[in-house]
Amino acid sequence: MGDEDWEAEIIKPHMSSYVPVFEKERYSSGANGDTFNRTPPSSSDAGESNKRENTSAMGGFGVGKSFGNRGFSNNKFEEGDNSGFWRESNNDCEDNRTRNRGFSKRGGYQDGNDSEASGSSRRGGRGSFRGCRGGFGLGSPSGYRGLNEEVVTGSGKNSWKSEAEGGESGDTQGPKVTYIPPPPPEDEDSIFAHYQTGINFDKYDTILVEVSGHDAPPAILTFEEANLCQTLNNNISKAGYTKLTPVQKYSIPIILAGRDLMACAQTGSGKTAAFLLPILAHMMRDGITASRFKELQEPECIIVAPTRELINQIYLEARKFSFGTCVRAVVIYGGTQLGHSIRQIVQGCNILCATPGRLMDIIGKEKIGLRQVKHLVLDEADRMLDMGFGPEMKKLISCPGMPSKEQRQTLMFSATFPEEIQRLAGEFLKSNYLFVAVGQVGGACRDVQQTILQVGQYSKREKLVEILRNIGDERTMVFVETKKKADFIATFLCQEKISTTSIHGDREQREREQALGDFRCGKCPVLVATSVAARGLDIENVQHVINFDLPSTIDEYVHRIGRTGRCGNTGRAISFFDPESDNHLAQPLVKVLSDAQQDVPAWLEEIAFSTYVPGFSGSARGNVFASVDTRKNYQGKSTLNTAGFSSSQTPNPVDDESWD
Ligand SMILES: Nc1ncnc2c1ncn2[C@@H]1O[C@H](COP(=O)(O)OP(=O)(O)OP(=O)(O)O)[C@@H](O)[C@H]1O
Repeated sequence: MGDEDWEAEIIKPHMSSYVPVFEKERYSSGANGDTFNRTPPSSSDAGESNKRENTSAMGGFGVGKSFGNRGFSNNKFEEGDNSGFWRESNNDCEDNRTRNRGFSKRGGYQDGNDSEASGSSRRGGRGSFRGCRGGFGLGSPSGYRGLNEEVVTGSGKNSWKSEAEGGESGDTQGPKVTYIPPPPPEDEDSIFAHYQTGINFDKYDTILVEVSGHDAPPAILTFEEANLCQTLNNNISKAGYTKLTPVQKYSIPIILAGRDLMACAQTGSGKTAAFLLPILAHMMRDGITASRFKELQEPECIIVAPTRELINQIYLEARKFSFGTCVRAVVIYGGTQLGHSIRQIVQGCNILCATPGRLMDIIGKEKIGLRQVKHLVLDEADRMLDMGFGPEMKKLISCPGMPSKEQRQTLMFSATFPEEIQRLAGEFLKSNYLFVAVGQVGGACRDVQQTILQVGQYSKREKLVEILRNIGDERTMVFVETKKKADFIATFLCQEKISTTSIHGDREQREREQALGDFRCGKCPVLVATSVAARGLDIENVQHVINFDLPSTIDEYVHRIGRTGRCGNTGRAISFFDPESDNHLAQPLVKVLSDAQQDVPAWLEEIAFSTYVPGFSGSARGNVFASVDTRKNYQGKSTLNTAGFSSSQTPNPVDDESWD
């Protein structure tokens, strides 16, 4: 559905006059029923709220175009600005905050002096072209805006900014970000809280693993073989880990041996621990001393990830595994008060978990020195190296003080690794890096039962409600392609009395965290999300993923459906395929479904066949899936199952042919 269609839908009078039952606490309908009056904010969040209220002026739900940027908080409407819908793109533009930054004033990276400017309520400046569906839009005279990021050309230079990141390096005119995230619980039970591995956890052992590159150390089969110190072993067992997952079996010894690594393994299969544990083991072996209060901190490890919620999750894992050691992990991310980030850092920092924008801000403010960096981790590495974040990552590795790739260990993890990204990664990694592929690179998790339904745009909402009613209270993530649609669908579901919240890049960070919290605890069993929640998030008991809109790329699809079926648990993914807009995905979908041994609907095969592209080998992103390691002429490649047997001993179920 194009933007126009949604706009038309949204201004329908019947929509505007309805106040969902559980919205009534804080909102009352205006006299004519088309206005939500916000109750006064509590003093604690007044700072955050004021800026919205200043710009909202009645909000006018259902009046003209003013629905556009309204926040949707805890099932309550909050008024954004009145800029209405952006007609020019149907993208999931996660960050309108970046739109109004002073690109005319600055070309290229900003030094962070105005980092606290967030400006979700400062939108406008539509100068930047918003590229369609994440494609490579270079050549646009006015810049490019991809799926989750913004690029505009300022003074002859490209300036890149992550959308998911939130644009903290934004313009000086934006209001200050005052949000200070609540500290995570300190008690041991909360730190080590975990969910159970599922019935298919042991099946991980049958997945084929391919290691390429020279002199790979052998895989380990048990945690004991890793020879970690007692405190780490205690933490591993308190976390409920008794058995290694395949990516851990291979990655841990590689990282312990000091090698660079690019690792690709299915969603939910334990990649986070696969890098955290050996990094912590290195630190402990090196006799790391507690870092103390200092104005300039020099962490030994930097971990970057593309979204705030994901980096926070990684931080919590780092805190868990370093429990009882002198290693101090710190997390910094956009949408929070910069002063808070600085205060966290100056108290001591061995492992810095950061989103790219905030990291560069802090480096610019000389709170972080890079000379001691021994380990650099890019989680969701393909995302970190693509057009959205790639330039910032390049800046990071060329920052003064950052050890050269020969002097540091660089680790990259993801469930997907397109070929061209693998090539880019070479710049970051030593030439003898190892590549670990668990199962099919870019393949979907087999524990997710995938269903593709042909649903036209005008039938989607009805179908969604039907499915959600059948699902009942089971936790479900509903993915849509744009922020405004996320708001719209969340509102619609609330009106249908389905308790729903939403997460996307236009929401204040406080709201994003609240939404995730409400979803995690089951208060709102439905979370409507854009791509900002597609990667990495590990939420217990997500039984269903619904792609209300299919994403623009097959990799994104793989990540989205990977929010369910994690750690050996089973899950279900239902995707609405609209032949009007999704035909380009038919071929890669058929490939992903059949590789994951799922039923492929005949109609989808027909569409795939009729849209057949000669030479196609799997992807809608204009490139091809990597079969494994794109370094074609490597030696020392070995294909093993996770018990360490050669592939010649076990039939290889993976058809590699069409992937090259
Ligand atoms: N060896 C293990 N035993 C038990 N649970 C594990 C083990 N390794 C990881 N887990 C748990 O499995 C879940 C998924 O792990 P994690 O989030 O690291 O997956 P991932 O591979 O990074 O997924 P994604 O590709 O979606 O980012 C987490 O809850 C984690 O604590």
